[in-house]
Amino acid sequence: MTILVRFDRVSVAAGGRTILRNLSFDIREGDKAVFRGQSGSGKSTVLKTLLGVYPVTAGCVYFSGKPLDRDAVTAIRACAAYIGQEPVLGADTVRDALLLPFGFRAHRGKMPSADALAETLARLGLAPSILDQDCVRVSGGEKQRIAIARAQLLGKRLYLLDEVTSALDEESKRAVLDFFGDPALTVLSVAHDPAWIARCDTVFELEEGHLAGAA
Ligand SMILES: Nc1ncnc2c1ncn2[C@@H]1O[C@H](COP(=O)(O)OP(=O)(O)OP(=O)(O)O)[C@@H](O)[C@H]1O
Repeated sequence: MTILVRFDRVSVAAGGRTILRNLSFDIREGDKAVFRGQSGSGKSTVLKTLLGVYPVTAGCVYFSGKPLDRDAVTAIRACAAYIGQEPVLGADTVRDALLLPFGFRAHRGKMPSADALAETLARLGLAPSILDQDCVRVSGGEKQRIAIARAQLLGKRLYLLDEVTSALDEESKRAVLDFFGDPALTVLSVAHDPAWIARCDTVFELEEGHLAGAA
């Protein structure tokens, strides 16, 4: 399988401090990788570095074989979805939030059908009635799954996931785990949840910004 993401001896700084140190790993297309480690060990920073949020101060990040310059960051943002712990849905109702990007020029003409909406929600353990709910009333775990549904409708293939199962009951969690079992999706995640970690094929242990182990 093609290497999609490569960190080659990468260091990253923020706020005048080095946060990631000499970090090297490869992610192949279809991989499900998880970063574990204590709070503050740099897990979220790995995901955000790929989105160009933090400057790389040493080493190189590659995406599809190309160094992470401005064009590569644009390419990543086009194909990747970052789902944090409290995604911003950016609309009044869940339906509007799901359909919002399809009003943009880049996605015009790709408006999903009502059936596609219902099917995507169902795959993530969400009832169709959630479409008419106000976004301010949905829970954190529902917001994350709505953001995942939106990414799926947009055809995203690379998912950067920050603790997406931590707020879920068992049934919803199973739906999310099955969703990401799709071999076409590449996943870089941060998680403490044993059920999530058990489904990942690579587990990276971070310790104070460096890689302490991989299994
Ligand atoms: N913009 C920033 N400026 C200064 N320090 C930052 C910045 N962003 C992150 N940090 C620091 O970098 C370290 C790693 O942060 P990061 O959020 O990656 O950790 P984490 O392992 O994901 O933690 P948690 O499990 O608590 O979410 C922390 O000490 C954090 O305070």
